[in-house]
Amino acid sequence: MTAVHKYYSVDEWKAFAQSSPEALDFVTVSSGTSEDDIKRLSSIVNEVPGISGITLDIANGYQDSFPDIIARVRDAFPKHTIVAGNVVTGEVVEDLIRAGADVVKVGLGPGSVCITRIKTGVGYPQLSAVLECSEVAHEMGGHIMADGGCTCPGDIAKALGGGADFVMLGGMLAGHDQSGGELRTKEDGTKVKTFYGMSSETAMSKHAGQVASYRTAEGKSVEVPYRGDVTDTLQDILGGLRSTCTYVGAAKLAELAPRTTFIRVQHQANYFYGTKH
Ligand SMILES: NC(=O)C1=CN([C@@H]2O[C@H](COP(=O)(O)OP(=O)(O)OC[C@H]3O[C@@H](n4cnc5c(N)ncnc54)[C@H](OP(=O)(O)O)[C@@H]3O)[C@@H](O)[C@H]2O)C=CC1
Ligand SMILES: Nc1nc2c(ncn2[C@@H]2O[C@H](COP(=O)(O)O)[C@@H](O)[C@H]2O)c(=O)[nH]1
Repeated sequence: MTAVHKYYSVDEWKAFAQSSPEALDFVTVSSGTSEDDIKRLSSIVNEVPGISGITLDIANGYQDSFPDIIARVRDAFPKHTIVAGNVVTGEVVEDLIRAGADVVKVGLGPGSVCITRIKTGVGYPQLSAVLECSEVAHEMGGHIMADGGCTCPGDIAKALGGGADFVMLGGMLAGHDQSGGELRTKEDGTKVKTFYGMSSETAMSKHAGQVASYRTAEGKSVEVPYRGDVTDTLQDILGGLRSTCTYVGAAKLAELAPRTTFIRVQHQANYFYGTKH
């Protein structure tokens, strides 16, 4: 599934639906929570009937008005799958599911281009958040999506092993042919693409004109090595997960969490040759 960012217009969505109708089953429309955001979301969902998923994506899912906004979107679109977040604690997972979310997105500050923890001091260890939030969501028949912080296939396995039903990836999918960002060849001949956080100065300049004078950027912009077609990366992830399942004796992904135990370690691998992969 791809959560398409919230800055596409209704016309761009219509053109996309016409050119790639087969993709609609695998995308969600993202939206913020302002009146303008909800108006735009409603127009897109009403005018592109093939869409079945909505992602209500805000930096701070603890905003008091968030449950009411989820309930409003649920009333308007009773059959659509609603993903909502981000939060990191069970109590609020419960509130968001009661309000109408099918999937609660979990993660504050773990992202590869996130600087929220540095700029605000706010955050929560991602695996602890996944363990706590998944337990609450599953007791209520809901689901969670672990969002941010995965750097390798093993991290995805750990998120699923911790109880996540979905894992959202940014950095691991950056730099490919299918990713955003212009391909550039540097003076030394290496090819790179730009990858930026949605709360970075780059994003705010592009989508909001500038960083509002009373705010600060909570994301950064980086150059990532060009990595070609995404198929090989996806295959690497799937191969890793398949092998995880065999190590823990899970016949399918749904069996991963009940068969996983975590042990606190000092190092997760041997980095003698300095490389992670
Ligand atoms: N998972 C994470 O840890 C984080 C993820 N992000 C990602 O970046 C995207 C863009 O982020 P960003 O523009 O910062 O946030 P939002 O998209 O949530 O911002 C929308 C509006 O909400 C208000 N707002 C922003 N941050 C907060 C906050 N912490 N508490 C209360 N209100 C807030 C601001 O309104 P006003 O201008 O009126 O103040 C802002 O204009 C997010 O949608 C998310 O995808 C961003 C930060 C953290
Ligand atoms: N604090 C910020 N978080 C951000 C920003 N842009 C995106 N994000 C979050 O990161 C994940 C992806 O994490 P990754 O480790 O897989 O790269 C994304 O889904 C958002 O929740 C940002 O500018 N600031």
